Amino acid sequence: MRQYLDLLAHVLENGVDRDDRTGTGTRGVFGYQMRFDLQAGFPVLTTKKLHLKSIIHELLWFLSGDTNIRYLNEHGVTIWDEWADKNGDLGPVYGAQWRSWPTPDGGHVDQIANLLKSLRENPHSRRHVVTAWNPAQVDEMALPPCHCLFQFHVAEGRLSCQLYQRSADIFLGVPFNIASYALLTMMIAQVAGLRAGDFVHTLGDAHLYQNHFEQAREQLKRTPKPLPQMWINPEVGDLFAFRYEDFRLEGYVADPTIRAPIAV
Ligand SMILES: Nc1nc(=O)c2c([nH]1)NC[C@@H]1CN(c3ccc(C(=O)N[C@@H](CCC(=O)O)C(=O)O)cc3)CN21
Ligand SMILES: O=c1ccn([C@H]2C[C@H](O)[C@@H](COP(=O)(O)O)O2)c(=O)[nH]1
Repeated sequence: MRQYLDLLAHVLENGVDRDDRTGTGTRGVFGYQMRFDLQAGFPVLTTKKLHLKSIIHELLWFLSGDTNIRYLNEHGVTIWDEWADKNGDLGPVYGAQWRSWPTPDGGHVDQIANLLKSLRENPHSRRHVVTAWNPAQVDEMALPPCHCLFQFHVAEGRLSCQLYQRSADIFLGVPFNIASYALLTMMIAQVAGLRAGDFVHTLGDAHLYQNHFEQAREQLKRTPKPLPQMWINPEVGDLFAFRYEDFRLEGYVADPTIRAPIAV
């Protein structure tokens, strides 16, 4: 994951210090791109152990269309707790926009089902886009979507995905976001009968929080190890039928976790 370490170093060296919504303070750049070849191993950090369980459950939760943290908490995942209301609701965040974007006539658009259909029927289309940024509902969301638009691309039987992330917490959020979209791309490739290609990650406001600098420098002292492989149960042919047990990260050897406070 040299790409990620290069991002850390680039922002520490060239970023501009600014205050931010959370009152923490950040150092950041605007506009940055990374590319991960999904055939070269699963892009998960090896210079700090990541909690894959949170990432897999969060992705299955998005895909199910759920926007209440109950499912996450029942599976030991607490990453969305700080943003939920007393009933566990987050408002119409990712799951709602992906699976049931409301239309003016009272109907709903299932963007993921439409995407699967368009990948099968017209793989070379340039319109394989899913967006969570619904301007009519942003104010009702606990947090406006950070990973807000993604597009798929098919060439020579390979499925690639590019994500536009408007705001990127480089130390805590970005490692999760990379692994999550890499996995989503592999899952969609499997059910669409394609091989996984590249994951292209485009960042808008890419920032390191001031209270993550020390942790970032600590991570930069570490040497990346070979990437693990993600095993996905080959029997699953329906994107909405995947369960946690259908994924196994094989050969994941990583340095110890580095604790860092989350900015709320
Ligand atoms: N400031 C901020 N950064 C984010 O990345 C972020 C938000 N807010 N708000 C919404 C979600 C929640 N996300 C989170 C929240 C917590 C962790 C976190 O604490 N990660 C720990 C491990 C926690 C665990 O898996 O239980 C880590 O060391 O990676 C990561 C992503 C990503 N998003
Ligand atoms: O998947 C995610 C979700 C959130 N983030 C980060 C990016 C920012 O640090 C905060 C959101 O604050 P805004 O003021 O709304 O930009 O959460 C992330 O990196 N990845």
